[in-house]
Amino acid sequence: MASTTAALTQLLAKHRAELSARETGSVLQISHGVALVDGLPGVQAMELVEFEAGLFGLAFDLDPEQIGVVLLDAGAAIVAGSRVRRSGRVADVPVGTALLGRVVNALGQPLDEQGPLTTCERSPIEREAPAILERAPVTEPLQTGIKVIDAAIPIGRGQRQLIVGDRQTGKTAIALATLVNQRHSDVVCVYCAIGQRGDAVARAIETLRTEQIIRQTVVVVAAAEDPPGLQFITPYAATSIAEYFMRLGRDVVIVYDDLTHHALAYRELSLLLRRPPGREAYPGDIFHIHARLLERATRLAAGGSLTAMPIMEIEAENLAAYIATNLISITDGQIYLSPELFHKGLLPAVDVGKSVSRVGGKAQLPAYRLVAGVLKLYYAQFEELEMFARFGTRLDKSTRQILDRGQRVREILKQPERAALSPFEQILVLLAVTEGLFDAVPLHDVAQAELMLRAVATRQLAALGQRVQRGETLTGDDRAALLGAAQQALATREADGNRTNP
Ligand SMILES: Nc1ncnc2c1ncn2[C@@H]1O[C@H](COP(=O)(O)OP(=O)(O)OP(=O)(O)O)[C@@H](O)[C@H]1O
Repeated sequence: MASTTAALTQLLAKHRAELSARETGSVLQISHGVALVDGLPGVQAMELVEFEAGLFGLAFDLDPEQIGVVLLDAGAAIVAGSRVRRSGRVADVPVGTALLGRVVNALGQPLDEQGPLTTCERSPIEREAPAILERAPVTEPLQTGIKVIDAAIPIGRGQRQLIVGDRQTGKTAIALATLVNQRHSDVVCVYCAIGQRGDAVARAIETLRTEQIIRQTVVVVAAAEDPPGLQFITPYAATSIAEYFMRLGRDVVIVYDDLTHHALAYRELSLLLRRPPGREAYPGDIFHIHARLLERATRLAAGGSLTAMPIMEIEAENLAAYIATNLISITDGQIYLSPELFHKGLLPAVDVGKSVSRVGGKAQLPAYRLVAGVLKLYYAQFEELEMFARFGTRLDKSTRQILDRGQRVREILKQPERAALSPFEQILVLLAVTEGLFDAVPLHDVAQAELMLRAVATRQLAALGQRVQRGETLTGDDRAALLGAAQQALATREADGNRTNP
């Protein structure tokens, strides 16, 4: 007892009471999502400020007379004259492995039913992008499991690949398929939903759960009904969460679904803050806000990478729209989804001609060399000829053959949602179709024949499959083995078909 008292006395003797001064101000004016405040002369840019009811905002515009604060909570309780005080800290977000499997908002508040977060590390939501010397070239592939993307528009780890298309063309489906395909790797996934409808976000989370990828995924959400300030900071916060894993040396992929809503939220804030509007009423720094976000994606020389897949919705296939052209110029390539292909049922509706990957080719597994170049060339040739053939021109034999084979290539490139193929399976079927092994298969039978081919050849050539996966280059003999197995499998199928339908 005596020793406890002595210890407490000692502790009290050391204690020095200190007064800490906190600047407080008051709200001059409040409108949807934005408040004008005075009396916070020392406030920093992007500092969190706290209103009376425990609501938070971000100091955004630092004018000498007044501070423009964007609200991060619905501000019904804030009125003109409400007190506001500085928090002394720049907006930050909890980071750490405890976030895996969780659904949070940009402030790190859990939105799922799994209780509070058990992480104490925090990271500012806005961070400098890695310096040039910290970066390494993109050399490793990020497999999506989607034939047309992995073969013709490959994505590398650390790349920024835009997914762009009209509404309802399957943009989210491609992004989610890419995340789901990381299930058997140790890639960390971050799905960042910005301004989406609640049911669309719930569906995406459900997919991540049922496909069992959620335990290596962090979901960061700002719903359509959230204040524009919260929507604006969400992708930055999600990137900080992703960067934490990258700095640990992990490969990370982040999906921003979508940056159209992000740009709209920023335009709304800027107009409310009376910043001068520019083209399409967007403020002048709209390019910069996306560039500084996407610059944070990279591959680090010390190990670890962050691959960014921003999604952008356009209207009436207008790829030359303002935000779309900005994003196209910032990213390392784009996957363009065409509504016309979508309505024809050619899913995924990737328009190979308008899609490009500027760095992915160097990261693609070497075995794809057997098919990638031929596929693109063949497809371009076929599409051009198909257009002419529509005019009813009489066709010679070789043109007819290109058209027939092209139709089969297109049929092979169809792929149901989340029916991922391994690189070996992709190379096998693409090689078989471009080499004409499917020419004799009726169009309506192509999908069935493909399934059979994959099942048989994967079993027969298991060792070759492992070599593809290890990143080995395939030789002429390997190519012959692939074609031989494919030919045999398709011939057996045809013979079986003839026996059942004499
Ligand atoms: N490869 C596919 N096979 C079959 N259905 C698909 C495929 N890809 C997408 N779909 C379907 O197309 C519909 C639209 O897809 P999705 O929601 O991904 O499009 P989106 O462009 O992200 O839409 P939004 O504009 O609403 O964000 C969904 O019902 C989805 O299931």
